Amino acid sequence: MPASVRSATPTSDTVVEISGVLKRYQQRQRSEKLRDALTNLVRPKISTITALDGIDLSVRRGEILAYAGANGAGKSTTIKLLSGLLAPDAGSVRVFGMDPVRQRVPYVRRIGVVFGQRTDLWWDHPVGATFEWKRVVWEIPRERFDRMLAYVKELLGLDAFFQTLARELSLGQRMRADLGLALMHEPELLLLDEPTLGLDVLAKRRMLQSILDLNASRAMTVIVTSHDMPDLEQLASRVVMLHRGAIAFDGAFPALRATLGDRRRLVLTTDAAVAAPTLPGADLVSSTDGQHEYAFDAAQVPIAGLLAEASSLVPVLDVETHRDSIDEVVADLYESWLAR
Ligand SMILES: Nc1ncnc2c1ncn2[C@@H]1O[C@H](COP(=O)(O)OP(=O)(O)OP(=O)(O)O)[C@@H](O)[C@H]1O
Repeated sequence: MPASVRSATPTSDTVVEISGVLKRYQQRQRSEKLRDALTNLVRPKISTITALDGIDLSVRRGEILAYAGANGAGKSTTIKLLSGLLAPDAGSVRVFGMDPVRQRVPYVRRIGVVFGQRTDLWWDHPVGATFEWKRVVWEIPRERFDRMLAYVKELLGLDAFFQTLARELSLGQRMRADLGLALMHEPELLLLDEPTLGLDVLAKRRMLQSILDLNASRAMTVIVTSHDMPDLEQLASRVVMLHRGAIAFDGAFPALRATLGDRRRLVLTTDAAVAAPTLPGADLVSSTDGQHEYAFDAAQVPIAGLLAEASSLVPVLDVETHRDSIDEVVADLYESWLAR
């Protein structure tokens, strides 16, 4: 188990309290062979998938929590439990002290949910029509609605496409409109499942900035899932990593980076004809046309020693070092967990 920092201890400031949560799904296995078609129908093979295997997690008011993990790790299942769309098979989920399934009606008034892969907008209607629908169905008082509409239009730049049909929006515009819609009833907790999926760099920056603004100006608690680790690192100081339905890491990003050591890259430039020197404690990653890249752990191998060694072996023309990107760190972590 990699080094981990435990989650916040429950206090009156705790918004989300998940304890011992187990969630299983039944999956129907179908043979693709034609001769098995009848057996598939009459006696389908069912296998049980454990999506969440005893999760304990608490989140404090005003915190932004990054929730990450490889495909199938259980992120969306957690968001669905927190949204009240699913009930756990064992353990308990409490948000604001409420049971999201049993107290669903009052509960959903206090949360906002955005699934990056789904939209709540009416597909064949202008964006504004879904906002108006929400005002009526959610019985949002007119004064509050107008105030929030002005706020979300400004925050997310919705004016430019508020009268456009939802189906004619770009992905980035659609995401902004969906987030705006989720904010109209002034939720205290925002659950975002892959909110930057498929967004270009500018749309992504705008989305991230809006989430940060919401958190800073309204002390909104945010739980956000993504595969985009640089996005998560920009948003959150705390990250929870799931692996096969269990929490494999819960702590700060610098601690996550440090779990596999202080991983760095060293790029030596030499004359093109010079072969890559062997440097003890550093692994040669690539070597082309006099550019030799090594991976090393700066916590184990002092960089000054590596440079001195390299210079004593070959004439070095230039040197560059950088930290592994958060994506590289996380890919290596996933590999180390899979190898356990
Ligand atoms: N409705 C469902 N029926 C059956 N199995 C499901 C269902 N939803 C999820 N699962 C299974 O539960 C496990 C966790 O899925 P989940 O969607 O929570 O993962 P995730 O971390 O969000 O993955 P991804 O990053 O790919 O979206 C997976 O093995 C998945 O196949």
